[in-house]
Amino acid sequence: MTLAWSHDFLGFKMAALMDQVLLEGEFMLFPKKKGIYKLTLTRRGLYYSPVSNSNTVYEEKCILISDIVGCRCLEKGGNVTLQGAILPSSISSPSLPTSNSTDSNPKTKDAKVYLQKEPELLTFPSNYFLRAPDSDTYGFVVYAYPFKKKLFSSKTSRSRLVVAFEMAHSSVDLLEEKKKETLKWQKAISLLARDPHIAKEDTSSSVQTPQGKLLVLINPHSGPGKAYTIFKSEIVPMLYEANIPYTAVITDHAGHASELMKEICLSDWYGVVIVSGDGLIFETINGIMQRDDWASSINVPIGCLPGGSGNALCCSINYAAGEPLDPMVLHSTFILAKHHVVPMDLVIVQIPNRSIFSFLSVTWGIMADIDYESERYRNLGEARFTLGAIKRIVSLRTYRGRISFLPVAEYTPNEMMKPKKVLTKVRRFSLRSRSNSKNTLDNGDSESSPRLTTKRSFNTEISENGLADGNQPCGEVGLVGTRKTEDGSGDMTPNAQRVDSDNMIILSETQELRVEKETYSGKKSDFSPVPTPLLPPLNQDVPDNWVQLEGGFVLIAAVYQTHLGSDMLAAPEAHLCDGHINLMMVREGISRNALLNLFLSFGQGGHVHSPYVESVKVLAFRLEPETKTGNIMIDGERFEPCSLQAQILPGLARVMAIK
Ligand SMILES: Nc1ncnc2c1ncn2[C@@H]1O[C@H](COP(=O)(O)OP(=O)(O)OP(=O)(O)O)[C@@H](O)[C@H]1O
Repeated sequence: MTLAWSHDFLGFKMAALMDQVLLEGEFMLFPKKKGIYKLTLTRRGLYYSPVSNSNTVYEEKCILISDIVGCRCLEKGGNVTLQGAILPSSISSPSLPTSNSTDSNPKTKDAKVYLQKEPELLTFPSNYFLRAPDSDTYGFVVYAYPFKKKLFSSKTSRSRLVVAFEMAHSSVDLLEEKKKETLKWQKAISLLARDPHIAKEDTSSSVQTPQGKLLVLINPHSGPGKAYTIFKSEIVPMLYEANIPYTAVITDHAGHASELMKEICLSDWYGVVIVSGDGLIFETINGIMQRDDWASSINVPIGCLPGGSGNALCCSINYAAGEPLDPMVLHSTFILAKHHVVPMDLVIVQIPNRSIFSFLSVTWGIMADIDYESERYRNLGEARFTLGAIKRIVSLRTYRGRISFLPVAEYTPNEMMKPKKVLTKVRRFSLRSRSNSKNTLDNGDSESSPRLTTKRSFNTEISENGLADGNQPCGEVGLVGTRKTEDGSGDMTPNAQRVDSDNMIILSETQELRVEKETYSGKKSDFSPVPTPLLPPLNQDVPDNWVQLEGGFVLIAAVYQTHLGSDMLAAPEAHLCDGHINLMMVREGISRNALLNLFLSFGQGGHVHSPYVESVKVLAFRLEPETKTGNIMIDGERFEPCSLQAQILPGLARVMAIK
């Protein structure tokens, strides 16, 4: 009862806070200038209605703060000229200045030289952003994107709304006062648009958000090759509206983003925004992770705007924010304009002689083949996957191999998809805690103790070669099976996961894999590899408490984002930072018809209920393909079929998203 009351009370307080009047004033609508309007600004919205001398009651209009991307003072002038991108020499105009850098390191030189070039200039008509006829007109322009019902559809999507207000003559007469008053409104609306909970006194401060510039990287060849056109026509205007400064660079060649990430001073930038498909995001993350200072550099917020054919991360970010996927560019740019910096899981994938940092998926079997083989139809955009799927289903293959994994909760094999001829070896987990392990923090009798956990940071178990001694931690980290409550009396609900305020993923009361931010950060002058305590060396057996399945498969997919494409809701339960990998397996024996239906149900995530799909949440896995034909795709990048293993790195990266 008390709880309900306090909850209601909090809700009431929050509602009162949202309705608290922050500013009030009188303005005219620009450019109509008819009549005076009373304006009221609260954290919920900007309300305006005509001031009437008669008894006529006018409807009050409201622009919701949650729909506003920015607010600018009415500026004098005609057309608006904004910065486009720095073009690579291969497609640049002759006006690009050449470098006079004296840096002797060719790599550093390239990166610096590139950022010294002048961007292309873009011109927008004056009526697009609303401009004042003279410098004595004071007012502000609000740029918002409220939801509107789509024509001939039950769906809604955001659409642009520009409303400008000019200071009413009567309200403030002195020019300087008018200027000050206008600035006050412009600042307050801009700040509220970024954070509606900002303190009232801060709405008049000079705080600028986001602080610093964005580095925007555009791949001119991604998807149907329209990334730069999209940037110029749709993204640049909204960045201007939201007052977000940026420098945009068009990539010159494959690997260019990675080179830039390795060489530039990342602290010069507020964040890095990718206008491309997932390939350039992959390059960016892996470029950062090759730096000596990866531990601090990976904190740079990464934004993504769709320019490719799949745009899986963009889809996942939109989905997590509750924003529509269509039209993608509009909604993704809206998120970027209003973003918060949110932690995102990465997965380290070890293949022989190399570690790769993945943010999306590892696929093998038919999904990987469709992804790779449909590359040649990239001009079709997203439709390339449908065409590729039909082709692959017609000539269906089985892929033989072994998958081993460390599940989050107890694994129950899918009986229906276990054909008799397939050997399925299931290793059960041991609840035995390795009390002799040097990593065990608990002492005493672990077997009977309800505390079976080890709290330790990632960098405590690295062996000399940078890989963990897999036998040590796996007995304690990610224990599965019957788990005991604090008093040792009964089962705990599996997957009792939460993210605490320090961005530590806590798997459950008795099963903890803590990734403490300080473990990654700290000033490191020399390169130290990312610790992987859950993974044994690739050439050694997996620990006893992993599950192993072997035989024929049609697909194996490890997915850590919701989407693998706009019509592929691959892991509906996934979240940007939930600390686990969704492992999906379809074993051999599925008919073409059933497989086709499975692919058709991917769009809405219906495949997870299919009896042919085994879904397991895991912390780590190892894939050992026996079939050497086909492809392994990591975040859409192709690799030869080879043994690989992977482990989740909870919340290691930062993305610009909305929780
Ligand atoms: N200027 C360039 N010329 C040629 N290739 C480039 C250039 N810039 C980037 N690339 C490469 O293009 C590849 C494909 O890019 P990306 O994945 O972004 O687009 P996509 O494949 O169309 O999209 P998606 O991954 O969403 O299907 C990347 O691997 C990247 O390294």
